[in-house]
Amino acid sequence: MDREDTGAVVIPMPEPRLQMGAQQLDKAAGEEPGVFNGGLAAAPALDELWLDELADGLSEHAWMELDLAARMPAGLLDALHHEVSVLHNAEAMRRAGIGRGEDLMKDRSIRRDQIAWMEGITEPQAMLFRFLDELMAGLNRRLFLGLKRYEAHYATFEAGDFYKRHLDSFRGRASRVVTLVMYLNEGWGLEDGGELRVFSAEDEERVVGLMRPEHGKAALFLSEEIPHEVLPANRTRFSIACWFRQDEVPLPL
Ligand SMILES: O=C(O)CCC(=O)C(=O)O
Ligand SMILES: [Fe+2]
Repeated sequence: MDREDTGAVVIPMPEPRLQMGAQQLDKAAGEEPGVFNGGLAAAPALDELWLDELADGLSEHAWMELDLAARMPAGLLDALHHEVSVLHNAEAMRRAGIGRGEDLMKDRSIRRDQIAWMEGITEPQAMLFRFLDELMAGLNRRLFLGLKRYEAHYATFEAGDFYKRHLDSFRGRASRVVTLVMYLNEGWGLEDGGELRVFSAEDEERVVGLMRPEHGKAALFLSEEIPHEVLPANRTRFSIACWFRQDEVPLPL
């Protein structure tokens, strides 16, 4: 099993290349009125019954598939998709690593995606963060996980890219506790590959799920329990990975 991946950055700091991407974004937003300028719809409060389902899914199976399209403000997923594609085209994403700090390794035999940490500054990111705040509070009320904060990044897998089987967190370290991966790809067919393969918490050889990274779909799972992998994509695949954490500040190594 591979080491926890933190992408090295735990508290997102301004990232020059991300800022460059943000400038490109502003430009793109100006050039394409309607994407952002139309304004995003106000966020509906998260449905309590839906939060109950999430909490049950996590406590009974340690993972579940979600359909976020109807749960998020109208237009938000499209705005996020637009943002990541602009960042990608501006080459503002960087190779993801494994491990943290000085141990950060960019081992291309394990993972090949590119990432950009989110800072919640742009309108779509701010709206996503409000959604994540509510989700975290809803899970805390039900599962007493003591989730305190989250970190999130965009990820791009280009054709041929993959991420071999791993856990998102070391067992017992209680840093990353719940993982949410949101997919942003319209019309993702079987021929496009890039599925998330989910393994049993008890037996890491047993496949318990295979998810196509289709726009609006998401995977929710316990970071320390569920081994998973991303199969090679056959075309560019966009997603957002988010981790809810129990620690207030990053743990010293
Ligand atoms: O994109 C996915 O489906 C999963 C990504 C992942 O496992 C990770 O970033 O840790
Ligand atoms: Fe992962």
